[in-house]
Amino acid sequence: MEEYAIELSGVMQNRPNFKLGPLDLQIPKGFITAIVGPNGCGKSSTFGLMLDLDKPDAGSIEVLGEPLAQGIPTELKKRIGYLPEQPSSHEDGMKGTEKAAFHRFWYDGWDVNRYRELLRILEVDDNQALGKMSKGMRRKFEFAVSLAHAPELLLLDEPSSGLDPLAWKTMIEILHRYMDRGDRTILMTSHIIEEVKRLADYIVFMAQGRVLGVYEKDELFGSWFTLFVSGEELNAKKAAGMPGQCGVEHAGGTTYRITTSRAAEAEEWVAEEGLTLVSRQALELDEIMSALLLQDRLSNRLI
Ligand SMILES: Nc1ncnc2c1ncn2[C@@H]1O[C@H](COP(=O)(O)OP(=O)(O)OP(=O)(O)O)[C@@H](O)[C@H]1O
Repeated sequence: MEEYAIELSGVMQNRPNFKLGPLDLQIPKGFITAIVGPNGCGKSSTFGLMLDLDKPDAGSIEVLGEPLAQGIPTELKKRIGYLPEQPSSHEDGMKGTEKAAFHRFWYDGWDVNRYRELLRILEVDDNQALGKMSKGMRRKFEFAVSLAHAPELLLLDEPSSGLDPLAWKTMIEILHRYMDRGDRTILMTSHIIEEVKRLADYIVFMAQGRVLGVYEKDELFGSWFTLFVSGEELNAKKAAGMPGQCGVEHAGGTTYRITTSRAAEAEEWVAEEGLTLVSRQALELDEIMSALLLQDRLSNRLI
């Protein structure tokens, strides 16, 4: 069994106002990976390339071990579920039952019991025109449809967009259960910190069409900290020497607030330098993203 569900090598796409890539990215099989990044950084465009909805200008893409160079084979499509960020408006006049019938015909793995169960749990009535459903109702319906053929790979673009908190919780439970078997993969995009924390095993940070880094979630949250450090000898210059340092602020008296991406080494450094660790605060995902963006801008300026 191949190790990665998706592999991008040197993938580039040039649009008049946007340059995507080069992207070198491997999405591990059997896990949930979340792509996070500011609006317009290229998350949905990357999904489009992975699904062959759009072609790259350079590079190669493999999905579930199959190259997409000659387009996406039908058999491969059947192994994938996709929830786009926006529903297709040309389906607005279609009833939910009609869309489900189409999927049942097309996807060999379509499981009508599973589909009905998903609708029941999500409290969706599929006997209405898709364009008449409320935004959240439509989202829940499309979500159920993307899952009902039990795909090996599920691509979810902003899955919780428009969902109320209760529906959001239900969606998280469904996705956790879907992953229970261990051989399925989810790649999702998200702006919701809590969603990424609850769901993702791996986090991909993207900015301006590039990947800033791929991190294992627990490792990420275990290594980014703000440390409050004090010492008679401590000054801004010395504080800047902390391993993984990415921000120093004077916090009054002899105390400095230092942010680090390598907390374990940083704490060793504090002890070796004879300083006192007053307190430590884990960084939130958005704070880590801001620090990575700042580092990226600084390193680009230096090139
Ligand atoms: N069909 C298209 N033709 C030309 N440019 C496009 C097209 N789709 C997207 N873009 C541009 O590509 C860039 C990346 O857009 P994309 O939708 O991939 O970002 P995103 O990270 O998914 O954003 P968001 O978080 O807002 O959903 C943007 O500058 C956007 O304007």
